[in-house]
Amino acid sequence: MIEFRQVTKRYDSDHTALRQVNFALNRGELAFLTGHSGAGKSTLLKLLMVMERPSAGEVWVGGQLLNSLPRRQIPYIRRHIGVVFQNHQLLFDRTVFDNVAMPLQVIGVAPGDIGRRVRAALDKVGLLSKEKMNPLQLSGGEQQRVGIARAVVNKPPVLLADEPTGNLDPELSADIMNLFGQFSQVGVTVLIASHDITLINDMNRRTLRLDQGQLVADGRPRTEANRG
Ligand SMILES: Nc1ncnc2c1ncn2[C@@H]1O[C@H](COP(=O)(O)OP(=O)(O)OP(=O)(O)O)[C@@H](O)[C@H]1O
Repeated sequence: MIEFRQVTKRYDSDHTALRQVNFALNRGELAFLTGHSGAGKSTLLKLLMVMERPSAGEVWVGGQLLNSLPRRQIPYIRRHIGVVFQNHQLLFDRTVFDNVAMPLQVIGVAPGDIGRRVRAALDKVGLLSKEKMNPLQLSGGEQQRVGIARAVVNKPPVLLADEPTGNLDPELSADIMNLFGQFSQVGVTVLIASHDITLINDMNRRTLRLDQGQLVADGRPRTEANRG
């Protein structure tokens, strides 16, 4: 579903953010992306969202090569990729329902279908009863779940998350991770960028570790630790 082949990203002549990165994630696979600050995590996610283009190598999503994708097709690709941010990026002058409905309105889904799809997404994240509330009335963990509902309302085959638990305590972080796990079980490919080593070790899922733009480890952290 996602594949990087020998991907290098240079922002300028003496700044290489990613160096010859290779990995593939299958449909329904869940993986973490970790590494020190500046290691290249955000750059890797931006290449998947076509916010940046690789300097060399190939980035594939759902059988489509993104390198040469014409500009006009970028919105179409982005519909296939749900994104969850650390700070939720919710609009606080709208209800929970309206926040989740936004991606559907943008692509012109019939109003009659919007209600059904928004409620299905809110149901998945356990917030069906809060649709009329303002996000400001919700806890941090609930706000993050609204962000997740908005990311999946379109049923994207790929879900990317950039530090999705950065502001949450360990228990809420575990809840959010379980939610991601449930999406992967129904076939969504999930990639989660995170600094949270404790969480990553606890989850013990496939983890891609970047160090100065190079992919230096790819495996389950506990197994990796065993390998020394
Ligand atoms: N637009 C840009 N122009 C020039 N250099 C950039 C740009 N974006 C990122 N970089 C550089 O590329 C490298 C990788 O940055 P990136 O943001 O991908 O790292 P990161 O692992 O996401 O870090 P953090 O965890 O701090 O967000 C860094 O050295 C950064 O300074």
